Amino acid sequence: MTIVIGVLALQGAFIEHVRHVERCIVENKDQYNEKLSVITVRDKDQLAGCNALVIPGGESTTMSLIAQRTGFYNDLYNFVHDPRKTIWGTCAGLIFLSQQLSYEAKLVKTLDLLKVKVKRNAFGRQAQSFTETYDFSSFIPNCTDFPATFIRAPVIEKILDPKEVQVLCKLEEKDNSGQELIVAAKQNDNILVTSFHPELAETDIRFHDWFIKEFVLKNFNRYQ
Ligand SMILES: NC(=O)CC[C@H](N)C(=O)O
Repeated sequence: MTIVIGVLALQGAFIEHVRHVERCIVENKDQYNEKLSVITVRDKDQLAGCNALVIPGGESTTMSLIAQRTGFYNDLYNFVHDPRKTIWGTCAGLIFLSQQLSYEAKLVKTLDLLKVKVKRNAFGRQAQSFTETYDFSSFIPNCTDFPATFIRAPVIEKILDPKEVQVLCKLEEKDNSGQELIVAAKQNDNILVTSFHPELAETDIRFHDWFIKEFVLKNFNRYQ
């Protein structure tokens, strides 16, 4: 039995996720009890073979539009709402998964899964993109120095259901109106979202390795 991790490849930075998962499989396979593989996903047949799905960064408006126009939206919707599946959304992926957007909500038909309110482009335009080293050791063991890249990144402004959604990381600063800037969260034990891009951390696969161990493998075994 091989556990298949799909990376949604309609648009955006999907190759980087595929490469990071591939590296995890090659470098850490002795630490995984199950056999893993990674594929790109563009249609419902490819999706049907997946245990997990990574929705990459890119442009959430475009991603949603392509999904609707190709007739793929409903399959994606059903997949992400199935608790046996493991989901990770980065940046535009986070937006696409969320239940509420704080403005321009009509521009993105989301998958209505993640019980949060999200603000798109919370740090400003492309020119305000940045990479900063953060301490994620409160949820990834020993990961005190991970380079997190934010590109026209969203933030979670509000958790709509605190019973299901747990904050993993919020920035020390607040925005102009005193709102907290939540940049990583999980919903139940099978859905992870980050507003930054761990797949752009060149050769650093710690975040992906943690996702595989904590989310993909545990969720798979939960339903065995
Ligand atoms: N890097 C990204 O994924 C940017 C997300 C983009 N600002 C959006 O709204 O979809």
